[in-house]
Amino acid sequence: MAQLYDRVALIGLGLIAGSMFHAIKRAGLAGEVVGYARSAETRDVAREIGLCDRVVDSAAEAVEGADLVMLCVPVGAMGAVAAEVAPALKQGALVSDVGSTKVAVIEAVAPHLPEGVHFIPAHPLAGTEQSGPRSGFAELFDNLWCLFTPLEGTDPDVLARYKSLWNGMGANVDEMDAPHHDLVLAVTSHTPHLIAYTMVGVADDLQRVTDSEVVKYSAAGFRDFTRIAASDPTMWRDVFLSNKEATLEILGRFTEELFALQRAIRTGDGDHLHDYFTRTRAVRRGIIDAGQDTDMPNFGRNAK
Ligand SMILES: NC(=O)c1ccc[n+]([C@@H]2O[C@H](COP(=O)([O-])OP(=O)(O)OC[C@H]3O[C@@H](n4cnc5c(N)ncnc54)[C@H](O)[C@@H]3O)[C@@H](O)[C@H]2O)c1
Ligand SMILES: O=C(O)C(=O)C[C@]1(C(=O)O)C=C[C@@H](O)C=C1
Repeated sequence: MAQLYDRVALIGLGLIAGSMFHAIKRAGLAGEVVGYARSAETRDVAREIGLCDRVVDSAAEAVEGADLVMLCVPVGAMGAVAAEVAPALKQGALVSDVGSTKVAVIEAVAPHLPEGVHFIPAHPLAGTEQSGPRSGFAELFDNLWCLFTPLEGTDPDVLARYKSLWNGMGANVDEMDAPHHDLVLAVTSHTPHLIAYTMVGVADDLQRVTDSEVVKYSAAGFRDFTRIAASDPTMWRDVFLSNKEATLEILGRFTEELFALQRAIRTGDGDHLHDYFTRTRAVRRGIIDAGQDTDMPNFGRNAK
């Protein structure tokens, strides 16, 4: 594929930035990729493993002359990083982010960006429970979605080129508005993570009671929960604090359904349980029919 940007700057060198670097290189999408992370230790690791063509010691230096600046830090740090890079941004540059929430990131980033700089918020629906500079890999985005939440008046040429970048990295791109994104992701990603964290927390409490049998005999379903609950604590703290309303709304609905199931178990209402599980089974079949099945190369690839 053709080169789309002369210079790309990656700010924050973790799972997503690392995967972007490898995917950009795989397809030759950029002339040079410059990287910066806040911690000197991360920058040293990045240099050691050849993550980025050049790793520099300040965010401002990283964005100098860059055509595309990717903010790949936890969502709670996006505003501060945008403020740090703003004075050094090139006129005409595109700034984007990969944050898991969109309304809060737009509110935090947009006010810092100078006139003549474009901003297209994005969210790749791709990840693992791993984090840090060693965790990225080129195939992460293959056949998965990247959601854009463009602001009104976004330049169509800038948008088209940026879409080509994500396509070149293997992803399919779709667009929606930011509040809708946050509600959808509260259902499909944020609340499920909170439930996994809770279930593993409960098991950890019981571990002491059951003399480690919880770990020894952990069944497949619970093992999937532990993978999710091993995700980065800083990232997920920020996700919940920045998508508060939508997550609380979905959690409220979740609790109501849970109480109804609890009641059905207590009262021996087998029909309720059977009907409910029949309905949820159909959701899984719908996902498989939509092509998101387990034969896809990167579906559930990290479930160990
Ligand atoms: N992990 C996932 O599954 C996933 C998926 C899609 C989107 N995201 C989003 O992508 C972003 C990055 O997530 P990740 O999984 O790559 O995280 P990560 O923890 O692997 O990497 C984050 C990097 O940002 C650096 N960093 C933190 N604060 C910084 C600051 N103030 N200035 C400069 N660097 C800073 C960290 O040192 C680290 O190198 C987050 O906003 C997250 O919500 C994550
Ligand atoms: O596979 C995983 O580990 C993930 O949880 C990835 C996942 C998700 O919920 O699907 C997590 C957060 C992101 O913002 C996008 C993707």
